[in-house]
Amino acid sequence: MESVITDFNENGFSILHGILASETLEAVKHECKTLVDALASQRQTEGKLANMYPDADFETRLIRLYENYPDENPTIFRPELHREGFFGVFAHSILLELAGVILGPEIRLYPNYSVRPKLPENKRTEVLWHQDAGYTSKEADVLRMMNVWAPLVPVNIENGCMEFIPGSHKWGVVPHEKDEYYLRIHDDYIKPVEADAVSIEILPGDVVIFSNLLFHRGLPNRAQHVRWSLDFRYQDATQPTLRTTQGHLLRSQRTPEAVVKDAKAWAQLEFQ
Ligand SMILES: O=C(O)CCC(=O)C(=O)O
Ligand SMILES: [Fe+2]
Repeated sequence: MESVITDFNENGFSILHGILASETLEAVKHECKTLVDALASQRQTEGKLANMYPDADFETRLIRLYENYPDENPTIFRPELHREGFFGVFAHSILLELAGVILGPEIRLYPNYSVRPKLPENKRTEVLWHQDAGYTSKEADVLRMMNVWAPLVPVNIENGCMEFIPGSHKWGVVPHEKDEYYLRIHDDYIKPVEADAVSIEILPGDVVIFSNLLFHRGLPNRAQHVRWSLDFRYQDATQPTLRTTQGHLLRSQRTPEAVVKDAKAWAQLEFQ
């Protein structure tokens, strides 16, 4: 625990190996498969799919479903995540324990939680160098956050793992520019440090926690399968979100009755 916090504070990130139990991961994957099933049915109804590929595996089915329509594949699921199987990861005891040490006793799930199916060779899934705070506002450097990123398949340089610039969380929010699909840190700030990037090659069950100020990107997927991952953020709930959405309270001494109490309650809520 101590070295995790030291790494987080010093480098802006820390990798925790094997903390998600296989049941927790399976529950998440089960929900993702349900989302893919729903998309298959929808596309068939729209007349865009002759074969639903019911037997294709988790890592490739989404590619099959969209092979004739490369610009229509989903790149992110958000409102769809209010399903029971996702709660075990969002409210994971080790993660909330760590968030408690880093952020204090009032913890919200920040209104930015996603599952990303990163399809191969798809520009719309190549997340450029950015700080998450850069997507919120210049004032977002005051937000006390702990970001979490967890792969659902083994991730590496080939299939689009994350890359981090260690220590960059100490530099405040730097200017971002709008690229085609994503914001991108201005060249003056990223070029001098890009060679310091470390690739976060990890396995399902591992998670990496990182600062919302850390310079990071998600590499393009050049493999033949979908790079599935989950990312979410905890915030000190005594602060404003600086967004129009408020997230959901997951731990609280002040108002314990307001905490999302279990998977069923989670599934009844909405993305907000
Ligand atoms: O998954 C990716 O490729 C990028 C994710 C990201 O930027 C994040 O989790 O903050
Ligand atoms: Fe990010």
